[in-house]
Amino acid sequence: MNHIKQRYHALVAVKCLETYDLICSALDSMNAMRVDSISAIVEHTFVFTPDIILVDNSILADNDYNTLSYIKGTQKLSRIPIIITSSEISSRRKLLKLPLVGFAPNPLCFKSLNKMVGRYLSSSNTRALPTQSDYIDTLTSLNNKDVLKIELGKLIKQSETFDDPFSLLLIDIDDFMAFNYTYGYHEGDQVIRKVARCTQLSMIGMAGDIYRYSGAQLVALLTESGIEEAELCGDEILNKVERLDIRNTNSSYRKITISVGIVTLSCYKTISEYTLLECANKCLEEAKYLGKNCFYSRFLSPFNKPD
Ligand SMILES: Nc1nc2c(ncn2[C@@H]2O[C@H](COP(=O)(O)OP(=O)(O)OP(=O)(O)O)[C@@H](O)[C@H]2O)c(=O)[nH]1
Repeated sequence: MNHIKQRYHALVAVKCLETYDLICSALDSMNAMRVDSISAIVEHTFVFTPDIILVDNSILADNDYNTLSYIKGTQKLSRIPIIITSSEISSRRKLLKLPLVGFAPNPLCFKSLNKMVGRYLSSSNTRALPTQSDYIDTLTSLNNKDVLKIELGKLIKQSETFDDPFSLLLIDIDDFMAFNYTYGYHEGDQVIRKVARCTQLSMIGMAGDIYRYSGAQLVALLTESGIEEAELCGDEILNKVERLDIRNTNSSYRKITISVGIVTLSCYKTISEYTLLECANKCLEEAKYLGKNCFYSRFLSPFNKPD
């Protein structure tokens, strides 16, 4: 098992506890997590990658088939088997065309399900040792959070040794949950890509890099940058995203906007990556509190420490 492997090995979407128990016994020693809707599967797979997803047919509504196709179309999840507890194959032809989607026989029995889970897991060629691609976010092609942590560690060390200032910008798309619900996850993915592109364009000519930090959040690290340069860059990204003019009826600006938390570090001894990210997160919360579509910045030095 590789190092990006996370807590749960299986995601089980069910309403009824009995079905959940049956599925869990068929999973042998796998550590399962229970959810009660298809959208909850999407939410959880943003955070961790299970080895298998089992869905009880009784929770599926018609439009859930599109969501399952979305899950299968995501590069990160395309090799994860999905087993649906139903034999009504005729109405599910669309899904059968997707790789690694199977239907457990009806009525559900422990033995057949156990066999099926084993077969699907072995054919899914479950993930091997981490490769270069494990450090690249497939949606945006940016480096991921693991690389950010490594680079941040290096920058903190350099700043301790050489007193070089650097800045971290935590960028978050505003009202994105509602955007996903209104316009769909596919559209949401496009928005994340476009915001990543705006951030890249705003950093042209500046030393540093951009990372996908989590779902709707990016981090820009600006090396050799004081607070003024960081604020100018933050302002530039805000303007570029606003000028994309992507409709979001859920936002008070009626369009997609971002909020940015900025932290600049100078001559600061012994600060952890975690404390720095926490501080950026507090600045981001301030920006949200101030009405979103703006930045909030903080300068950290030996005389101005985080709370
Ligand atoms: N389309 C898409 N959505 C994602 C992805 N990763 C996370 N999300 C969604 O991003 C949303 C983030 O919402 P939040 O940051 O919690 O809240 P918000 O609605 O943006 O509200 P504010 O942050 O207060 O503006 C959640 O609904 C996640 O499901 C992704 O890769 N693609």
